[in-house]
Amino acid sequence: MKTILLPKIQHSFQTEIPLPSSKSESNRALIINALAGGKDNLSNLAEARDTQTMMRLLASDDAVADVIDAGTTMRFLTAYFAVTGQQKTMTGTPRMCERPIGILVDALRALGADIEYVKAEGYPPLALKGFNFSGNNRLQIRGDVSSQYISAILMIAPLLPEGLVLEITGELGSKPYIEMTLKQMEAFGATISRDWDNTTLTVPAQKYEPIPYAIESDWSGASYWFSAVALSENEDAELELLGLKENSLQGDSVITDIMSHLGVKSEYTGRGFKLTKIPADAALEWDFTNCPDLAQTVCVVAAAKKVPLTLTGIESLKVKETDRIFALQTELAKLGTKLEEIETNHKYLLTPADELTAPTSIHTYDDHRMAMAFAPLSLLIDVVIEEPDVVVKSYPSFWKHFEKIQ
Ligand SMILES: O=C(O)C1=C[C@@H](OP(=O)(O)O)[C@@H](O)[C@H](O)C1
Ligand SMILES: C=C(OP(=O)(O)O)C(=O)O
Repeated sequence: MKTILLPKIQHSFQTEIPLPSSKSESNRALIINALAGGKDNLSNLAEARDTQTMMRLLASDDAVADVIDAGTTMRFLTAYFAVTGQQKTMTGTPRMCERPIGILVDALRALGADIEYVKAEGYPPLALKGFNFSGNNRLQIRGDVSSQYISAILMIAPLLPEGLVLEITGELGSKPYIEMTLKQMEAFGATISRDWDNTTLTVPAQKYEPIPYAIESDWSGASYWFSAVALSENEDAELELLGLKENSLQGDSVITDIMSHLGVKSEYTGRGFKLTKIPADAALEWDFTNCPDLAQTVCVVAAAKKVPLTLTGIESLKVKETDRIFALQTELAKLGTKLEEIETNHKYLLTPADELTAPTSIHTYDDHRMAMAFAPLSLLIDVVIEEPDVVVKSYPSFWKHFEKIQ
């Protein structure tokens, strides 16, 4: 097993982090640009493996599309290949084949896609066999498992002969990712009407325009640098995160608000955000429904700073790269921290230990965010991270950037 030892960082840091681009924005831009018939119009595309995989599969004539472990790539490409009538087998890692996709398949079938499950009903691999428009221009879709199904359907909706009226039913999670999809569609010339009171989105049949489009830096990746400042024992620790926009398409920009309670002040500098230290609150309660990818970052900081944390809206964590709730419970226990479900309505309580015990080593469960969320613990104690290369999924240069604060 490969590991990386992060010895306790003794000194202060004042430096810049050239953040990578957002894989979420990149993967949407790639699909919409392909549907617009655009060529080399996109700039600052993510180095993330999820995005590199999307680019490779969009350019490939192979009958098998292996997305590895990229959720957006699986969901967005399934809709794209289905509606453009391409016959493909969609597959991925064993974990990808455990992540549900039935809601998206049902929606695509209702529009006219011929899709078969190769193994288990409701899960990849999928065999896409062609598309014959059903005449349907209204669909209902559940919003409580993954917003990626909704984004996938929305992006292909302008191509449907009669457009689409999409009604989202049940609880809606990760809503900012749906707004991101709609705003990127609009950037490429699409007109959409939103009726959020009735969770109904109307997309007329129309053509996207191929336009030059630049991707912004990744706020989810930025969160680990907020952690580093929060956990530094030096009051003058300072980081400038380059490339972040003040008005971002990414819901994870809410990390500025969350971390203002956990000891980090952030100010826009015109070229990114400068982070400095401030006192943390005594306790924190946060609903992660709109920002599930931040939960691991925030749990580790709360545990290390001994801030009791109440979490809601983390149910979707169970169907991501790993069962992130189990992974967090197991690894936080190594620090003496408890993470327990306290009510049947999915409320969790994180209770930090009085003294932070040094973990033997942090298991990362094939999950990039486990590695990156636990790395900043090395501001306080020695940490060993198992399989550190998992970070390539979203942030291949993470360890190179981490050296800047070591
Ligand atoms: O649309 C996107 O780019 C994403 C949506 C979220 O997934 P869910 O909608 O499944 O919560 C998020 O966790 C994922 O990292 C990226
Ligand atoms: C959940 C994630 O990605 P995906 O669902 O696209 O695999 C993530 O990057 O944290």
